[in-house]
Amino acid sequence: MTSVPLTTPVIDARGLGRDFTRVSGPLLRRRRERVNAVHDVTFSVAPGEIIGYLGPNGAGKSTTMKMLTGILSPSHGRVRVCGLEPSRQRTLLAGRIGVVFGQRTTLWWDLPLRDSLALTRHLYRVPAADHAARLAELTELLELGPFLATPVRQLSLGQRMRGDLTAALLHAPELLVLDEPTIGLDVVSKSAIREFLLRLNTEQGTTILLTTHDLGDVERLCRRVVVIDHGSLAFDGDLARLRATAPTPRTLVVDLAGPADPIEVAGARTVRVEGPRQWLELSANPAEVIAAVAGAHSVADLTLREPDIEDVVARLYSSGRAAAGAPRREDPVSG
Ligand SMILES: Nc1ncnc2c1ncn2[C@@H]1O[C@H](COP(=O)(O)OP(=O)(O)OP(=O)(O)O)[C@@H](O)[C@H]1O
Repeated sequence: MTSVPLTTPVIDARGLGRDFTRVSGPLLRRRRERVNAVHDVTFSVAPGEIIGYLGPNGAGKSTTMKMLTGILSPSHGRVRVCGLEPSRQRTLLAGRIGVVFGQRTTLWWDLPLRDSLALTRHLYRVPAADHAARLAELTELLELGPFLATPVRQLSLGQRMRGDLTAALLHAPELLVLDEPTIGLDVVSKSAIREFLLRLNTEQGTTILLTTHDLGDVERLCRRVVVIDHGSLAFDGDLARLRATAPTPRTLVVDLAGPADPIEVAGARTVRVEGPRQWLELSANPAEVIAAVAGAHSVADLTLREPDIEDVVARLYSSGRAAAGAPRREDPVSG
């Protein structure tokens, strides 16, 4: 990851907010309710950073992304992306950023990937020579060669994601915005995408903002995370600091030969029992706990579960910071 120079931010959001009106109830007794999807969010992103924009379901991540990319205009506050006002200068902005939504594709379903990528050139008005050079580079980095001639609808999810990333990067954007880039991918594909994004960031200086529910993405890619919950900023700082603020234990799932009393071993606390299956929250080295459990019980199976980002955010809140109502900021907003 590159060091972060103090310079004009790529993203500068100040007091950003978005309200929606939700209509509910039966036809003749419709009620209108105001939903504060994003509330007073302030953060900035310097060139060359990789930022994880995290939060539980319904926290306001997509709404923020839509404001940053110009799909939605803010109800409150202001935002600048690459120095532009996204909702008013959307076309100009499209030439400066790349956007990938993991659950949707921008590729033409019936066309071979190669043709779909060729059409992208016209959308962004990239000169033919630049396009060819960039496509060759991305084809090599993302190993697209074997399926460039395959219609998009026949690609695996991992291949399609590599195609979508290429489409988003052919015009060499300064900022790449990713919404769940590894969702649904197998371990190998996830790893390939993460390594590619790291190279893109370190070698070309591309700034990356990503939302994800996958803690592996965050750990591999993001030094800094911004956490949003119930529409408000809850944390902005180092991932290591988030973990220290809200330490989240790993869980050992133990399948015993049959139902038993809750397991009692040093370094673990049994938090759930369902028939022969028990969940142990670990406070010590997993190897020691596993040895102790296996020594004292007849074990059919064991699984070690890493905390996911929802667990970490839930801890952040249960540690009382949310109750205090004060967003935690470590890094001053630059710019
Ligand atoms: N067009 C809309 N009309 C009304 N309410 C909306 C609209 N879009 C989003 N919301 C509400 O705003 C809140 C934030 O939604 P948003 O999609 O931004 O969350 P999210 O963090 O992206 O969630 P997820 O991780 O599930 O995608 C939710 O309560 C959602 O129901």
